[in-house]
Amino acid sequence: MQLFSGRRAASRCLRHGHAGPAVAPAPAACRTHRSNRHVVITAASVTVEPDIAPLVQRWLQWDRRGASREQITQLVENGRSAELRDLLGSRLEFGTAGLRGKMGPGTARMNAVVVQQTAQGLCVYLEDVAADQLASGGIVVGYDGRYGSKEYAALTAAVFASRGHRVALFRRVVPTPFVAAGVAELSAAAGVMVTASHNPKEYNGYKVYWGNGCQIIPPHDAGIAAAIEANLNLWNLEPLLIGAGPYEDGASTAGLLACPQLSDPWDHVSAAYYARLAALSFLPPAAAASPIGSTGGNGSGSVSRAAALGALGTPVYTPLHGVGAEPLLRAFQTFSLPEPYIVPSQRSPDPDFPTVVFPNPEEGAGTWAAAFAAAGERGARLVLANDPDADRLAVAECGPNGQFRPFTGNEIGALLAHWVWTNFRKRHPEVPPSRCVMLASAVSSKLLGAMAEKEGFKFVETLTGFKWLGNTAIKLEREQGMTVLFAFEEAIGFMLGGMYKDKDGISAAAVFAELTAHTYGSGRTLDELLRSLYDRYGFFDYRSGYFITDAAKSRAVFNDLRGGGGFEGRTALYAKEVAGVRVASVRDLGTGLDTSQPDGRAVLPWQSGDMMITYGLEGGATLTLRASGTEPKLKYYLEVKGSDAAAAAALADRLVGGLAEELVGLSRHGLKRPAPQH
Ligand SMILES: O=P([O-])(O)O[C@H]1O[C@H](COP(=O)(O)O)[C@@H](O)[C@H](O)[C@H]1O
Ligand SMILES: [Mg+2]
Repeated sequence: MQLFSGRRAASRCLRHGHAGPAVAPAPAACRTHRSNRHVVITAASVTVEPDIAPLVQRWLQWDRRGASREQITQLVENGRSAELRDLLGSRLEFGTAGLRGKMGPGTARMNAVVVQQTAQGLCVYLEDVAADQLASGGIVVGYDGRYGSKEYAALTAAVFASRGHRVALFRRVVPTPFVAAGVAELSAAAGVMVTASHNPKEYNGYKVYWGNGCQIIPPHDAGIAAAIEANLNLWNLEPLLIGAGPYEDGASTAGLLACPQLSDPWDHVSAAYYARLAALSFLPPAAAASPIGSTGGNGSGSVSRAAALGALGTPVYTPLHGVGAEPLLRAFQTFSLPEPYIVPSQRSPDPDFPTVVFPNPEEGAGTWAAAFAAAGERGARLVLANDPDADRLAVAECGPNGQFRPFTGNEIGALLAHWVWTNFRKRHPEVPPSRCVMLASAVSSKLLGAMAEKEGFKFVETLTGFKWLGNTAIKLEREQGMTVLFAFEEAIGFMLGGMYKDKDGISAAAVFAELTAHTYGSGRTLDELLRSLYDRYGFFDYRSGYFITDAAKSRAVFNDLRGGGGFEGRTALYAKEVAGVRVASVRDLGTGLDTSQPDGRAVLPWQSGDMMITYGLEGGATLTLRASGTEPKLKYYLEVKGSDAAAAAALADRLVGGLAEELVGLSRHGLKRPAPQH
């Protein structure tokens, strides 16, 4: 077929974006350009499938960028329907952490058009359902150091300013938690953080916060998505963004920055943030007469501040080319902790993440290499890392053999929970334990549940993602008057009660450094403290990992896991055993089935087609398979609870060995194991 021939064709040159009638003779390279103003691409050899043509046409009406238009027109000229369908056949959706995707042209990628459309949808939705709060508090916008982030933030700000709304736009890169803080401190109607967190450099993303300071959950995600679809035509943002429009190359933000509705919330928000943080310091001040007491049943007596800080020494810290360095230094000052040594090669924001394959401290040795080298040279015992938007915290300790041992998110969570609980009890003996609550995601270790049972506080589980943890924490506070002390997820995300309702790698780092100082000051290692927690609360052998996939493959895997029969959720269709271990119960959050519940229905919120299945196995094992909402990964999470560490490890080994081929069908579905990191 011919694409865009005759009267249906756009009146602009598709490749160059200039108006058709005014077009000068086409450059020689523009093979498809025609002098007839109604015919823009007519090469008889161009064949794209019929459903693609209108998508291309629509996209090229929006996109004004030469390079990005060029990519689309090239694909059209070469008849690459499959690639065009991949770029234009769907729209980026709100997942675990807002929009996240590779940058590039098309509605299924992150780019200026998609960002402007998203901001327009968000703006109209807020005008509709939160008009008063929008009028009084406006919106907060922040960005990280990735390619595109600053521009996408400016675009978002311009969309709101163009409708007369107040916009608190940070004028420098900020950690994600500062946007959550900004929404709370300014009583804003919403917040936007432009970041793709720890994803590779080709990605960007868009985290959206509701007026309660948490990332959006249903029904707002669906409401905003519908408002986006209803407001796809790009608003004229001149003169806020000058150039011929924000979505054209070389736009200027001078008009935006001079706009009276615009403010920089940095001073106000950072002052409030560090004031809250100061209240989480538990080591006694230097001048205090009495030292802090033991850390509970496993403690080893009192520790003076001087002894604690002396034992801590100088920790090593890396922000992994992200935004964490300056905020972390101020957090350590707030706690009067020694200034950490910051890995110089990874200190400043760098969108290329040049020294790491993955800017994700969960990804193993490669990501830690520079920090461990620095710590080894300097004799540091504690190494801390944030992910690039500084909402996650990773920790490693130098063992007696001189080797660094990174702790898992569950282990860091257990140590922080213990520290918070012990100190809260001392400070607030008047609050009954039953009025206190800690939260974890459903795929995190159940050690926190065991701690809660023994200590008498409440434990609440949520779906994966801090959007769920934060919103549930708010509900518990507002509706039940509970005191939320701590929330965590295995994906190295931690939220301390008293801060804001999102994970925060900066406050967690300062609190963890104090915890470490106290532990070292009392003559123990973090590893020993952790083992004492297992002795007290029970042993949990936890393993997690992932396979590389894509959306279609993941759907095929889950279809098979459900017995190939779609989403009926009939018990009979699920696996009966894994690696010879009997399946005792199944919970499927894509069908609402939970055979462990008396009524057979899942307690956690579920949605048809969601890709998360949990198997309860004989021998105290729980295995969850889940499609990531932020990366092309199919994740597994396995935990074996048992009093005998060796037996638990043997069962965990056996299940990990069996799950890839037997349960997931790795080879059959064409999924891949991640390359080992060195
Ligand atoms: O990437 P971040 O640091 O924003 O973190 C985001 O993604 C993580 C992984 O999600 P998934 O397993 O769906 O990939 C979530 O656990 C986290 O709550 C969310 O904020
Ligand atoms: Mg992050």
